[in-house]
Amino acid sequence: MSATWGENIKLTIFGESHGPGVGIVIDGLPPGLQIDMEFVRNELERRATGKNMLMTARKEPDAIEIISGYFDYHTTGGPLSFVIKNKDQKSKDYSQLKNWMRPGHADYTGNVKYRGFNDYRGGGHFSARITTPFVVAGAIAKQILAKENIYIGSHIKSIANIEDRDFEEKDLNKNIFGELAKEQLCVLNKEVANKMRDEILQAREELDSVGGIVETAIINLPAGVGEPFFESIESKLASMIFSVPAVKGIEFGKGFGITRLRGSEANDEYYYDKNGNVKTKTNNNAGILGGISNGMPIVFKTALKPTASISKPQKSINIETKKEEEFAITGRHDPCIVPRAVVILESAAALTILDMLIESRRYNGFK
Ligand SMILES: Cc1cc2nc3c(=O)[nH]c(=O)nc-3n(C[C@H](O)[C@H](O)[C@H](O)COP(=O)(O)O)c2cc1C
Ligand SMILES: C=C(O[C@@H]1CC(C(=O)O)=C[C@@H](OP(=O)(O)O)[C@H]1O)C(=O)O
Repeated sequence: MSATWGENIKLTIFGESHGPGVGIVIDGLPPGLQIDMEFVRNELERRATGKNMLMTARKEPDAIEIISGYFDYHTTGGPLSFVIKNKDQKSKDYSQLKNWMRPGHADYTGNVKYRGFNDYRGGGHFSARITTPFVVAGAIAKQILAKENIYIGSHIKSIANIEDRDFEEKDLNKNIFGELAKEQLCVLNKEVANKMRDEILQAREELDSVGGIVETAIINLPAGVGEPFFESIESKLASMIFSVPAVKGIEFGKGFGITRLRGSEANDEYYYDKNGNVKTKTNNNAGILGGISNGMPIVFKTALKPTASISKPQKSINIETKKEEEFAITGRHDPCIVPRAVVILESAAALTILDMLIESRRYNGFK
């Protein structure tokens, strides 16, 4: 198992969905950092459960208990650690899932890997519950990045076949990111929000689920960040984003679509803006060339699958009887993961970019 991540900012996450709680240890934060707890709580609220029909009915208060590394409203420089207690587990929902392997979830793979010792209740360590402390860490990373004028924002690009438009240059500023963050269905074209809502509710009504795509942008990252060959911005971001449960794809800039362009269309032509800053006229390469930032926004799309746990009867294997059995999952599940995943993906981006920015400063320090 690998629950530890990072080179400069190091995280260790722990906990299970139906255990006593989840938490994180963050190593490498500078001392003297004042954490804006209201911002942290707002970010947690964007991920929170049990608020309406678009999400799981499990209602978790997500109260943060700081254990170490914070004194007199400042980071001490020691490991910052905290726990978030689980309060609303209903493990009875999982009694039949001990042996019946949910299609699309990690029950079977987890059972094989951990020889049946894994806590399967609520998905155990595979559950999105573990992303709660991760979002707290992301909120702290965002605050450090904001001091450098670096901001991260997202919108829901699609739910099933309902599409929002792509980010355009005019959208890439912190005020729009702030506005988007207030909405559960955060879209640029306001007209699609209701259609997305209907799509999710319809899937729920039909005992099913839907997936979708989130588009994320990182603005004002200076040129020169990234550690080729193996620690390019794309490889580091992709690795972290793929750690988020239910992620099935990531696409930078034009992504797979760039294959349909000619070189003359795909190339992002450079120019000097009126302040003498280097810019590109288009941003098909998502602000990354050779794995290094070029100063343009880093823009990527993340694909999230439809929630695995659905109430529609499905066939799967029972590892005790060794037979195929049909089963309808009861319990409280998200009919769509996408709205709650937005802030998790931003947190993943914030932590990765912060870690890489520190690395880049360290390297330049020896020039
Ligand atoms: C915010 C969020 C909420 C999720 N909610 C559920 C859920 O209610 N039910 C479920 O079966 N899976 C849910 N998932 C997805 C599972 O955690 C995930 O599919 C599972 O751990 C297997 O991992 P994989 O899909 O990446 O292979 C959620 C994921 C995220 C990011
Ligand atoms: C608790 C959270 O979401 C859970 C994520 C999840 C999963 O399989 O990922 C399954 C559900 O768990 P349970 O069956 O225990 O209600 C969700 O409610 C959370 O995100 O905080």
